[in-house]
Amino acid sequence: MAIGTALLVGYYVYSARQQLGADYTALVGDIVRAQQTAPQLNHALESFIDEPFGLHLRQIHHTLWLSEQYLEHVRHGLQQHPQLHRDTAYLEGDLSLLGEQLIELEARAEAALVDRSLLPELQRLSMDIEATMAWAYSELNTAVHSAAGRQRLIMQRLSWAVTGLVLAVMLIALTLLAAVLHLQRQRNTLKMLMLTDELTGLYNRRHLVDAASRTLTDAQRHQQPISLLLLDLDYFKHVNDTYGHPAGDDVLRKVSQQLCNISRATDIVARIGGEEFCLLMPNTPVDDAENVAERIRHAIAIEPLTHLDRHLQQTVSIGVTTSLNGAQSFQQLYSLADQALYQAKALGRNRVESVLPTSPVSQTNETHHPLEERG
Ligand SMILES: Nc1nc2c(ncn2[C@@H]2O[C@H](COP(=O)(O)OP(=O)(O)OP(=O)(O)O)[C@@H](O)[C@H]2O)c(=O)[nH]1
Repeated sequence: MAIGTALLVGYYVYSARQQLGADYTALVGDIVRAQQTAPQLNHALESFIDEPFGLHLRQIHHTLWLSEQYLEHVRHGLQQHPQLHRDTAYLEGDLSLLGEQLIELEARAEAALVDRSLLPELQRLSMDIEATMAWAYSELNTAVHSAAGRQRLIMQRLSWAVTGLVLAVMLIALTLLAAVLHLQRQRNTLKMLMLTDELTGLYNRRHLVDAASRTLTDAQRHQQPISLLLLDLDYFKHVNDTYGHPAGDDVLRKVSQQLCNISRATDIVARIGGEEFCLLMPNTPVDDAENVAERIRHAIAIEPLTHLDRHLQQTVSIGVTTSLNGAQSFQQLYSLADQALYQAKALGRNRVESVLPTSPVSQTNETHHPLEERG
């Protein structure tokens, strides 16, 4: 739309460029001054006819000289405005005739000074000149004014077109901005969907792995401890089997909420499998990690869970491990936390167990990917 309007405005400016740039001020001044020479010439001739002396003849000479000068200016001015020149082409003959008549009048006035019988003829010629001047200059005046009127109209249309163009460009800019914002929102939503778990809103395993490698690098750089908690709900299958899948979903959401409430803003809480969760705790020594694990275990165990007015009991087993300085890889830490979780399950569930690296870099023999689903 903007391109179409711009092309239209361009074409309009191109076709109207002669009229747009025209300045008729000088020409109007010349026409007015040329018109004023008619009464001056008439006055000089009347004085000469009353008293045909040299003084009045000189007045005629002077007025004729002025008339010729202004006539010349007017004709030159017309040539400066090609469009106006074409519009007034029909006056070309009258203006040429006027030039010739002015020259003839001069000659006849000279002759009448010697032979007074030529005075009536001089007077007739003077009346002819006056009539030609009145007609030609009044026509020119009208033509110039209508050209100026057309020029104003063009300017008005152009300002409308430019306003339309500016509005169209603004509209396009706003539409583009809205489209970009929409795309940005879609991108963010997509990103969120890719990094979060739909049921609980927690981060998913993909984000956990990415974030863990960054967090471990930081821990190593600053020589800070980092802890990892693996949580697995106890006998969760029983909840599903007894109360149904929606009840199980409800429990998963509530446990997620507990994890978020107890963890710090700098911790990363993720759901990594069906009823498995992970809590990565930067800058946290093993004692603190065990305390947090114990608080989580306790909070879940005492949480009054209900579904359709039926009371549910849910507990969680937690495996804890800690790297003293971020020297271990995430895979190694995950494997140690998994061993601790296995112990917690084996020792009766609803408990916290820890397994720590034996040396700065754990020599674990785990070969499977740490985030493979527990069978
Ligand atoms: N409601 C619900 N259940 C799920 C979801 N994902 C996995 N589960 C269920 O979680 C249960 C996990 O069962 P098991 O792996 O046998 O573990 P468990 O029953 O918790 O036993 P232990 O872990 O040994 O204490 C299965 O019944 C799965 O169907 C989910 O998104 N929603």
